[in-house]
Order: sequence, then structure tokens, then C-alpha cells
Amino acid sequence: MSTSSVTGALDAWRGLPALQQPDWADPAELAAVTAALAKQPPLVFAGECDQLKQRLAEVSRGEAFVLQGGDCAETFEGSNADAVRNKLKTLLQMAVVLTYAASVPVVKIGRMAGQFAKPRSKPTESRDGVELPAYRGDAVNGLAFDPASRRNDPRRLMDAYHASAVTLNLCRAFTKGGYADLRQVHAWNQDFVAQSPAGRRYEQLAGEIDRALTFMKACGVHPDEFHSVEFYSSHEALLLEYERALTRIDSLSGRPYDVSGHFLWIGERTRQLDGAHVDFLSRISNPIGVKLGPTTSADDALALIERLNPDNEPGRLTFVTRMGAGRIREALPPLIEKVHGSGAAVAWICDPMHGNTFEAPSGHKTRRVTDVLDEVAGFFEVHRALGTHPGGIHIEFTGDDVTECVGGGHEIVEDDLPQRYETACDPRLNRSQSLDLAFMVAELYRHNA
Ligand SMILES: O=C[C@H](O)[C@H](O)COP(=O)(O)O
Ligand SMILES: C=C(OP(=O)(O)O)C(=O)O
Repeated sequence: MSTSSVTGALDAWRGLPALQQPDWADPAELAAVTAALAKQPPLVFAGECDQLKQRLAEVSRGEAFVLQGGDCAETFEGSNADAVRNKLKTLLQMAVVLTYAASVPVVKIGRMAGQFAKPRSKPTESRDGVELPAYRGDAVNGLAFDPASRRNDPRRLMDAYHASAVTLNLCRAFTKGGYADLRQVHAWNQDFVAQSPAGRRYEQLAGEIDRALTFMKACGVHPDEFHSVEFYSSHEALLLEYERALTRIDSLSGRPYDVSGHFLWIGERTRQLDGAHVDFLSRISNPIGVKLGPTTSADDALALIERLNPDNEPGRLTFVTRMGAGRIREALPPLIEKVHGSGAAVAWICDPMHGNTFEAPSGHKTRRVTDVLDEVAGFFEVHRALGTHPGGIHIEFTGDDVTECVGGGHEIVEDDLPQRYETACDPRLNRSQSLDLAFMVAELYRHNA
């Protein structure tokens, strides 16, 4: 295909139903902002996306495990050094637990540097008789409940680009500049060790890693080997005007890449086969994911594969299942059986968050850690029974000590929820709950191997 026909095809989605798009306040302003975005430098490079595709191909072959996570909704205010470092620190601690205790290479993907848009169940929100547009993420409007904040403002798309750039810059600096050095395993835990059972358990493991590193050094392994980690960014490709404006033709391959993030996914609410999101993502060359909820049929999954990865390129397509703890054991097997039977190379990841949300009596949206752990356990059980590879987890977490999900080794009860309920959208695991999960996943992985 010529460059002009590749570029033209990237706009085919405009003629298709696009769900969950904001009703932008000013279309002329939207056009001006997307034109300006189209001239901005890429946030990620095609070669990096291809490298992640290779890693995900390894996952689909059962050779590696994905740890994908971050906020439900990133905020502009949260795009600062402390918050980003805390999230990365937690992700690195979880990855270390998994790598060491489960002996598996871990592909680290942040739900970071672009997760600024949210699909919502209802287009509006009402409080005390006042109805305003729902909050759709900082890329669209503000969380405060007043008409000015809730205006769907296209200029926020440019702010989202800049916040993504800042966050990714911090992530690159932290992961390449020495902070992620494996010899820092104790330092990541310093503020945490005495406070929680997960912190103490981690400290023990860090001691073992220290001894292993000393041993490897004595064997002649160069310390630089431990100096940096590969880290990738990801977000839901929800706002198609934004994603289109950040899509570029790679000069080396002539193929289009969405340079807003390394890995992009289609949400459960926007995965219609004849919809705009599936069309747009079918035309970019990044590794991509699709969320699959409990109503997904095996034929839906096969049809998505046909649309999104017709050449069966390993690493191109990841299914992120979010069935709910009560459904996974019966909903997942038929999908895996049929997809596996078709010979399709997909990676399977478990999102144990989105099928397990409920409202506490206080009105806070929350999740029980026991449900999260149970869905992950179900995911491993199903893969073990079918002889397939449980390829990873996708979670909503933060590095801060929030009180948004109930349960965990350092228990949070429903009455604690108001103490530090800080999410802009859905409840996240805090650091201690995230580490609890990592230890459990490591055990399950060892058991499945
Ligand atoms: O993160 C997922 C969705 O955006 C979220 O669960 C939707 O929440 P709502 O049902 O409050 O709109
Ligand atoms: C909206 C999300 O999930 P899902 O599409 O699975 O509901 C999400 O991951 O933010």
C-alpha cells in the first residue's frame, strides 16, 4: 500500500460508530488542538513498540510473564516525581518478587504516561438535583463537580500529551538512570519494611537476592547487567481524535504506529467488531490488547483475532480477561479452548479488578482483595487445567497508602475507606495489597510450572 493510502485508511474509523467519545464543547477548538498534536514529537518510537511485541511474543509462547499496572485514571496533578516514583517503586518490587520467587522473566508495562481518559457507564452525573457531564478523565474534563470543570475541553488533549511526556520522561530516567538497579532492592523498601507484613516478607526476599547478586558477581557477571530495566507505557486507546493525531508513519518500515504509548488496548465497552476502535487499532502496528468481559463468546474472540491480527503475528494481540471472581472459572475455559485450538498466537492476561467492583454502604466504589486474589487464582487454575500459559496480570494500583480496596494482609475494612480515598475513578490496590498479590502470583506461577 502507498503511504497516502495507508494514511487515508487511518481515518476509516470516522465513518463508523465510535462509542464513549466526549461531546466536545467546541469542534473548531478540537480541530485546532488535534492539528497541533499532529505536529508534536512522538512519545515512543516504533522500534520500542517492536521490541515490546517481541517480549509479548515470548509471553504467548509461555516464556515470560506480564506485569501491567498503574492508576485507574492518571491525573495531571499526579504527574509529579513523587507519585510516579512511588508507582514505579511498587511495580519494581512486584516484578522482583515475581522474577525471583517464580523464576520467570517479567515484562513490565505501566498503565502510565497516557491513561487520562475513561469510559463511563452513564454520560452524566447527578448530585443534589444538579446534572453535569460525567468525569471522563483529565484528558477530557475535570473531576470537580461544577459546570466549568466538567466542560469537555479539547485543550485538555494537549495537556494530556504534555503530562504523558513528563511521566514517560520520569519513567525513563528512573528505570535507566540507576534507581531501578537490582542492587537497590532494599532501598525500594526502606520506608515500608517495618510497617506491613508484605514489607517484612519482601525484605527477606531482598536479602536472598542480595546474596544471589554477590554470588553472580563472584562468578564474573558484570554489575552493569543489573543496572536498568526495560519499561513500557500503555493506556486505553479511547479518545480516537487523540490517538489518530499521534499516529505517524515509521520512516524505516513505512508502517503506521500510534506513538502515544507502546501498548494500547481496546476497552470492554468499545470492542464492537464493526466499531471505530477496532477499525483504528487494526491499522496501527503497535502491540495491542482487548479487554474481554464475561459475556464474550469464543466466536467473538476469534472474530477479534481475525480483525486485529489476521497474519497471526506473535506478540501483536493480547487478550486481557476481566470476568469477575465468580465467573472466571466457567467463562474463561471456552475462550481459551477455541482460541488455542485455532492456532492463534495470543497472550492471555488477567485483569482481576474490573469484574469485582461494588459500592460500599458509604457510597465508595471498592473491591475486595479476596475477590482480586480469587480471580487470579481462577485464572491460574483454568490455564493449568488446559495446559496453556497464564501470561500475566493487569492491575490498578498506586504506590501510596490509600484506602480504596478492602482486605489485604495489612487489613483495610469498609469503615476505613474514607480515610485516604483518592482515586479519580475506580479503587486501586495500595502498595501493601499489591505486594500481597505479587507474592501470591509467584506461588501460583511456581505451582503451575
Ligand atoms: O475504569 C473503568 C470504567 O471507566 C469505570 O469502571 C466506569 O465506572 P462507572 O460505572 O462509574 O462509570
Ligand atoms: C475501563 C477499563 O476496563 P474495562 O474496559 O475492562 O471495563 C479500564 O481498564 O480502565
